[in-house]
Amino acid sequence: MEHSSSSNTTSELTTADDSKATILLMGLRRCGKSSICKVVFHSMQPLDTLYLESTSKPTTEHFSTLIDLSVMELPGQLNYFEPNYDSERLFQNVGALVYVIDSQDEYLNALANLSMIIEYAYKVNPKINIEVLIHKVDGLSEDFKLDTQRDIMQRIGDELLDLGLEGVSISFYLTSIFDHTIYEAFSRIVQKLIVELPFLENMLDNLVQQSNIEKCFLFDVNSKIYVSTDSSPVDIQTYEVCAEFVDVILDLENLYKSTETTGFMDKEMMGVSKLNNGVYIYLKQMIRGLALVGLIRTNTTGNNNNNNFLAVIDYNVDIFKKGLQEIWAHTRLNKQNQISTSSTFVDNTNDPRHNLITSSNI
Ligand SMILES: Nc1nc2c(ncn2[C@@H]2O[C@H](COP(=O)(O)OP(=O)(O)OP(=O)(O)O)[C@@H](O)[C@H]2O)c(=O)[nH]1
Repeated sequence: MEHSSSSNTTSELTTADDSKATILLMGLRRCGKSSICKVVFHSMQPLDTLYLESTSKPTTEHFSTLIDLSVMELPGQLNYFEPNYDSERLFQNVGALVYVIDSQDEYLNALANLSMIIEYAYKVNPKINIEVLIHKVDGLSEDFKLDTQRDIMQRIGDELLDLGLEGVSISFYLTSIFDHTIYEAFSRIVQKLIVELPFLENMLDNLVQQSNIEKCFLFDVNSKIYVSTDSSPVDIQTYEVCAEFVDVILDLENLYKSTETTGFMDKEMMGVSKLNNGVYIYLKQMIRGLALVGLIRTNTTGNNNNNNFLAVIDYNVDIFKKGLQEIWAHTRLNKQNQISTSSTFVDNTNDPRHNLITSSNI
């Protein structure tokens, strides 16, 4: 994921780049917005966020992964409903509104603020995804976490009912920067903005079935956000193992990088390792800063068989990569032509998925 940051003035705030999917990050002061940005998108160590200064101006991070994305952080102390903010334009152009609630603090004010924002945002943009992060849950016991979530959901639900807003879809996530929950939440938020997600998921399902892969993720290697996974349920421990493997391979890559190369994009990154429980973990670099990571359970013994199953997986993963390249090419074309992406891939007679081979073929 390539990224850059900028600090917006009031006028820039209202002229956000329409060509990018925008995520608005909002919440009261000190709820943890900047920490989330720094940890997820700049790999800052969670403990270092203790010393972050309060943000006084809106700031935007630009990210390029399978889609171009902007994350705009709005400081808690600003009132966006003042006449000098064009809040209508602001909410009209965003894909997702992420509202952060500090669960370790008294949150009634935050809920009142959130209801006011939802009422306004939903009016100007009924398609907006409302995502609520019940944040800093590392300080709460397991029971108290669930009680807090229940209480917040109940209060927001009642508030929206009073406002006559019954159709709003809101998702809630329990998050902390001290574990993988914040990455998991952002993965799900970003995935909702990827129009091609059903195609990706379908391709991953095909790959998993044909190659005896137990679970696989398409990771953005820099942020550890997964932009897609196969349709089997995600278990957070599996995610953690795969995300950590990305770090291990990146570290090895940096360690042995030749001095002439300028970054990991220069040659294809890949790695396979056998875990203690006998499961293989496999990683291969894809396009645009993405890497495919999969867990493979195999009952084969002996080197020869191992080589066979890896050969099948390599072959199928290369075909998956070609499919990904096609999706990316179509996405760019569609952007240029302003055509709806949804109908583009349906009638693809040259679909590389048809060439996948099954493990039993070898
Ligand atoms: N325990 C815990 N503390 C967190 C977490 N996330 C952020 N914090 C702490 O919360 C404090 C405030 O974080 P910031 O990121 O500065 O909050 P902000 O919302 O950007 O604040 P403003 O810029 O004032 O709007 C910092 O001391 C962080 O270390 C978390 O998940 N758990």
